[in-house]
Amino acid sequence: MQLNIFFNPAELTLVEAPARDIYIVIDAMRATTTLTVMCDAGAKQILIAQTIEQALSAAQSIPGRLLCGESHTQTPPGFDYGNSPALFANLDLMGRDLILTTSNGTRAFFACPEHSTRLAGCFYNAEAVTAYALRIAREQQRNISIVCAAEYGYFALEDATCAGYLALTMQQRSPELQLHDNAHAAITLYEAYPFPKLIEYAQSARDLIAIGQQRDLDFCLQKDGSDSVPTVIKREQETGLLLLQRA
Ligand SMILES: O=C(O)[C@H](CS(=O)(=O)O)OP(=O)(O)O
Repeated sequence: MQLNIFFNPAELTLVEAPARDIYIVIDAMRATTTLTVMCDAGAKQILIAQTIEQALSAAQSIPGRLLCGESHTQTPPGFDYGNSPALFANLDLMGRDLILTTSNGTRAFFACPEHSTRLAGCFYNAEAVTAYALRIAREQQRNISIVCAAEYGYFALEDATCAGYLALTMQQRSPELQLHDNAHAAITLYEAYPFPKLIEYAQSARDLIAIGQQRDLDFCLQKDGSDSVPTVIKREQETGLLLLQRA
């Protein structure tokens, strides 16, 4: 059983990304934390879109779904909610269907092989997502890949350190797990940038502070607060969106 880390979704195009791998997608600030909280808040179905246009068009095709997301951190016109995990944590989404589109995180799911197992990971569900990924990997003799969403194509320190935290957690649970060089590097980064030092160096953290979303930053840096593992179930035929449910 092997663990490999892609620090950027673009790296997936440089190799023949194995369709059988279990992919944990990380966008710690904020998309995969938001997805985790949406599951906690009782959302029935969460659909993710690659672009705002795709999300708007899907919302028109199938009315009744809440439109959520951001463009450069701001809630786009016509959307019901932004991409704030701290806000969603205080909403009752019981039985609701939601559409989420964000600048980096939701796109990263589409970069993974079409029929692969895709899970949302973050600091907030680290224990749960790693336990789940290891269980499937063991039962089905598969490898695990972590995909960092990165930031507009550039390396993102918070995703890489979160990948290191997940890698360390998995290594401690399963000493037989074989770590690629990239996983060792991610663990080293995690250890080199503990909180609150990470906040000083991660551009996304500084951006959240600049837009007055310190509460989202605090939320995204909480470890192991959720048992939810948002999992891609299928691609919706009619809209092309990816449907996620709590595993
Ligand atoms: O909403 C976010 O925090 C970011 C937007 S940006 O990259 O900071 O402009 O989107 P995400 O897809 O969650 O990285």
